[in-house]
Amino acid sequence: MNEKVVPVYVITGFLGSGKSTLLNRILTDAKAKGLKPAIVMNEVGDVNVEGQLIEKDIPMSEVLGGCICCTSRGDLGLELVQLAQEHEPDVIWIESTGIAQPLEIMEGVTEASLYAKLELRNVITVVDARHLLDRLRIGTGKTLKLMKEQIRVASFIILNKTDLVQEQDLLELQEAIKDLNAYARLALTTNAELDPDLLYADIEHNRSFEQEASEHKDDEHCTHENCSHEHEHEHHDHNHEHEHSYHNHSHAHKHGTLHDHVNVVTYYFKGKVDSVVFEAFLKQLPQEIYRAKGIVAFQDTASLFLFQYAYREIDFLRITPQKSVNNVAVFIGEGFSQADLLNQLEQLDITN
Ligand SMILES: Nc1nc2c(ncn2[C@@H]2O[C@H](COP(=O)(O)OP(=O)(O)OP(=O)(O)O)[C@@H](O)[C@H]2O)c(=O)[nH]1
Repeated sequence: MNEKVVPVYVITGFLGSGKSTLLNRILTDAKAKGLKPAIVMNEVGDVNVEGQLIEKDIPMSEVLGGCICCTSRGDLGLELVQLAQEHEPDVIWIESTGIAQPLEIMEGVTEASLYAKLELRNVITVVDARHLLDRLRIGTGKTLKLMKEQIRVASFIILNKTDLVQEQDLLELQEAIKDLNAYARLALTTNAELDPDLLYADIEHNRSFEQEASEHKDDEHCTHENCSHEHEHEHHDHNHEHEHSYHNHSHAHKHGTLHDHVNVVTYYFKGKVDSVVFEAFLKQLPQEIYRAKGIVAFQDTASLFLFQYAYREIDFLRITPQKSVNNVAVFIGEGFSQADLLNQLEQLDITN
């Protein structure tokens, strides 16, 4: 059995804020340093799009189909213990879904540390500058509440996507963040560009995580005692060949947290798509869909592309996966018509 204590780092932050971008940087850096990392990735959907692109030799656990904080806290503990014992990594990174309540994840890690030598070191919260600014100006809402909670529990805050806001907005954002959490370190970034050593550095924290947790006990986050999630899983034509299948999740939650009415639609492409038509399709997505990502094959090129849609920004990245991947798209949002979306996707999907 491994005798060394494995440090655990949690990356949290709202959907599309830049968590995977940060994790990729951390993994590249770890490789250069000869460190052996292991990762836990959590997605609200049943597919881990970015996970398919992680290098094969990095031990990875996936907690899918829900968010760690409510449905699968126990699973998180088990995954951590297993990763630590089987792979003896130097460090474990947990990337949580953008709608996770971070305190619950921290409790999951703490539970796991009873069974394996694990130690929660840092909670790193990635913030989308423009999205937070818009939410602060609106001043209410579940998304803002969750963003604030993610900021409060952090020991390190990365204010990302600074390229999308004005200089004076950055000052306003920094003040708002300091008001919520004066103890955390704060870094301003574009594309989560920062020296990962900063994240590993032990942080002098005036308050312990436990203290933080007890201060927020009254917040609306789910615990095993009061959490009752009704998960409706509607599976349409879902087959294991992933030929042409889709399904959706509706998360219903008693406490009126962000999990209310969060819909996830997953669509497996059966063919290729026209790149121009696909980009136009992304541009006209209803505002109720706040995040989409996936892997697509375009008719006019042999390459595969990772596409990203996060808070109105669209991004395509040519990819060369090391292993076989599914051509799949995941859409996350609230109160949008799943039938309309699926109809549009079917029309785009040209079988050759
Ligand atoms: N303009 C801009 N785009 C960025 C920046 N950082 C990340 N992005 C893009 O934002 C999109 C979402 O980034 P991710 O790293 O996948 O976000 P995430 O937090 O992992 O997303 P979820 O896993 O869905 O919660 C991608 O297209 C990134 O390339 C930034 O600083 N500026």
